[in-house]
Formats: sequence, structure tokens, C-alpha cells
Amino acid sequence: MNTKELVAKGLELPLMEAFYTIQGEGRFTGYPAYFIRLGGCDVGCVWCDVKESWDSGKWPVLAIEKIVEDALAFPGRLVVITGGEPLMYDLGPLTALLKSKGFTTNIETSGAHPFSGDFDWVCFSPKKFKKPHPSIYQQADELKVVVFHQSDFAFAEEHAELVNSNCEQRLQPEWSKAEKFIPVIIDFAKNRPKWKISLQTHKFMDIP
Ligand SMILES: C[S@@+](CC[C@H](N)C(=O)[O-])C[C@H]1O[C@@H](n2cnc3c(N)ncnc32)[C@H](O)[C@@H]1O
Ligand SMILES: Nc1nc2[nH]cc(C(=O)O)c2c(=O)[nH]1
Ligand code: SF4
Ligand SMILES: [Mg+2]
Repeated sequence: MNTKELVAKGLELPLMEAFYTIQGEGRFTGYPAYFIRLGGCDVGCVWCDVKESWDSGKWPVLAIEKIVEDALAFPGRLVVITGGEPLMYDLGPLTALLKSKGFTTNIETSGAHPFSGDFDWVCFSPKKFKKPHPSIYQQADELKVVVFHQSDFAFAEEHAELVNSNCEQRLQPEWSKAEKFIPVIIDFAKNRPKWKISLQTHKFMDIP
């Protein structure tokens, strides 16, 4: 098979970066985790903090065996697959291999492509820029909505209605608007206690 075919089968993937750090966001904030950041995203969030990931063609294509071998070099056994938009790819083979090696598998996704892979935790961050694929709503363990504009609160409530009943709900201020929206998010959550707050703590800790 050629590279295109191998990527289509999820046996090789474009890898922007992989790094061992502390999960900065959401339910596992503070947990040491190995991040696998896949290249490529077609969603186009204006405030994306990793726009350099968007062009998959910029990044080397690696066999999943190599990706997993590199992850094993670190003490932690929590992996976060992110991007770019990781669900652009078939994550079945990578997650199966990770789990066979004893990793807990988490994903950060916009849900904008059909769900694939075997995950212990699915963090679903819906975007106005590309409608989520229907398959994400029953898979999501966490709904994490980025607040960039006042209208994002209604957007968040719309998606809270669509996810499964035990899906955790978090609001995350868009980084450049944090000063403006943190007080608003605090007030919103205190009045609607199903909503919790997620901050990009890695940026406060000055770690990747
Ligand atoms: C870079 S995205 C990659 C994974 C996937 N494409 C997604 O959007 O969930 C990882 C997380 O960072 C969030 N994010 C990206 N840029 C942000 C920003 N400027 N402020 C706050 N959160 C941001 C996304 O909403 C998502 O929850
Ligand atoms: N430390 C750290 N935590 C994160 N949580 C989600 C991230 C992402 O870019 O997917 C991220 C990230 O880039 N760094
Ligand atoms: S979906 Fe994620 S990676 Fe893609 S543009 Fe939006 S925040 Fe960035
Ligand atoms: Mg990030």
C-alpha cells in the first residue's frame, strides 16, 4: 500500500508533534499526559491556538507503531490524541495499539468528522465553524464549549441538549477574551450548576 492508502486505513498518520506534559484543560486538568497532535484540520476556528496544525501536508507521516513506541518512553500511561482535528482520520488502529500497550486513551475533538477509535474519555468541543457529525453526541463524555462571544452561551446550551445525560459540561474562555468572559462564565455557571469551568491552565503554567 502507498502512504495515501496507509493513512486512509489509519496505519500511518501525519504527526505535527508529540509531547509529554500536564493536561491543561477539562476533566483531566493536572494529569500528566502524552499528547499526540495530529496534523490537519478543516474546521477553521478564527481563534484557533494551533493554526499551524491545519495543513496536514506540512507534517511527517509516521507509522502508528513508531508513534506508540515514542509514547512508551515516558512514565505516564495517559494519552491525549488531539490536533488539528484527529477525527479526520480512522483512529481505530492507533487506539487499539495504544490500549494493547496499557495506555488510557483520551481525545480532544470538534466532532466534525465521523467518530472512530476506542477511547476511555471523549472531550467534545463543538464549533460554529463546522457542524459536528451526529456520531459524536452519544460518544461524548465531556462537552467543552469555548466562549468567544456572548452567543456562545446559547450555543453551549443547544449542545448540552444533544449529548447523553451523563456527559459533563464545561465552559472554557477563549484565551484572548479570558479577562472579559471569565466573570461572565463564573456567573453563568453559578446560576446553572451543571456547567463547570475549564481554563487553559498549561498556559498559566507556561508548559506546552
Ligand atoms: C486545538 S484544539 C484540537 C482538537 C480539536 N480540533 C478541537 O477543537 O477540539 C484543542 C482544544 O483547544 C481549544 N482551543 C483552541 N484554541 C483555543 C483558544 N484560543 N482559546 C481557548 N481554547 C482553545 C479547542 O476548543 C479544543 O477544546
Ligand atoms: N498542556 C496542554 N493541555 C492541552 N489540552 C488540550 C490541548 C490541545 O491542544 O488539544 C492541550 C495542549 O496543547 N497542552
Ligand atoms: S477544530 Fe480545533 S484544531 Fe481545528 S481550528 Fe478549531 S480549535 Fe483549531
Ligand atoms: Mg493546545
